[in-house]
Amino acid sequence: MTVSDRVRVKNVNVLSDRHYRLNEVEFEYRRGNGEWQTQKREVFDRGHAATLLPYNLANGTVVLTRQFRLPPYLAGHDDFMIEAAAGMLDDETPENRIRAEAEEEIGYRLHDVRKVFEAFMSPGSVTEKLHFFVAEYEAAMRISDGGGIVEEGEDIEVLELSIDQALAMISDGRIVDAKTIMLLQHAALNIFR
Ligand SMILES: Nc1nc2c(ncn2[C@@H]2O[C@H](COP(=O)(O)OP(=O)(O)O[C@H]3O[C@H](CO)[C@@H](O)[C@H](O)[C@@H]3O)[C@@H](O)[C@H]2O)c(=O)[nH]1
Ligand SMILES: [Mg+2]
Repeated sequence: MTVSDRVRVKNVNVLSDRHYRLNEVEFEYRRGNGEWQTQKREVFDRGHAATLLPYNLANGTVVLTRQFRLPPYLAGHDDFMIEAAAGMLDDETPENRIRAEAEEEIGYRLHDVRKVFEAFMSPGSVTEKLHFFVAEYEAAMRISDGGGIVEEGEDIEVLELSIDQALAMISDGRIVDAKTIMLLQHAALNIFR
């Protein structure tokens, strides 16, 4: 059996198609007991993305970003977001995209980048799959201040923190971004042991 034996998409209604796309999808789903049921879901399609945690084992440090994010602000988060560097794939491979984002957002030209896992970040409503990377960095790999692309409204601060500081910021609520928490916990379990 594949899941497609249990799902029949009947209709896709485009609710919004500006920068990204919001679809209302009507489908039939065959329940565990064999009965077919009609359902509707709104699905936000903004493509896929990649994210990266640069780490320096000798110094015990990682590099993160700090930037304004409108959705958390509207949801009551009265602070900038501290996040791992990340970007939408925009038809690039995940590895090429994350290398480019590392240069644009944090100013590092990295050598080896390692894929550690992939994850759907909000599977009830968003199609996006995120590709997670880690990479060793050192000061000599810094080629610019980073900061992102001004024309796109990006205004990104670069933070170099000790892994212990970063982990403490998850506990005290200063880091509330899922991809960043996942990468820091991965690093604590597998890199800084
Ligand atoms: N005009 C316009 N521009 C937008 C809109 N949404 C995003 N953009 C622009 O699109 C660019 C996207 O930047 P990226 O660096 O490629 O992506 P990201 O926003 O960092 O996304 C990453 O982080 C998000 C927050 O954690 C994640 O949701 C996402 O998966 C990804 O990892 C930004 O420059 C932003 O200005 C929009 O609705 N309208
Ligand atoms: Mg970004």
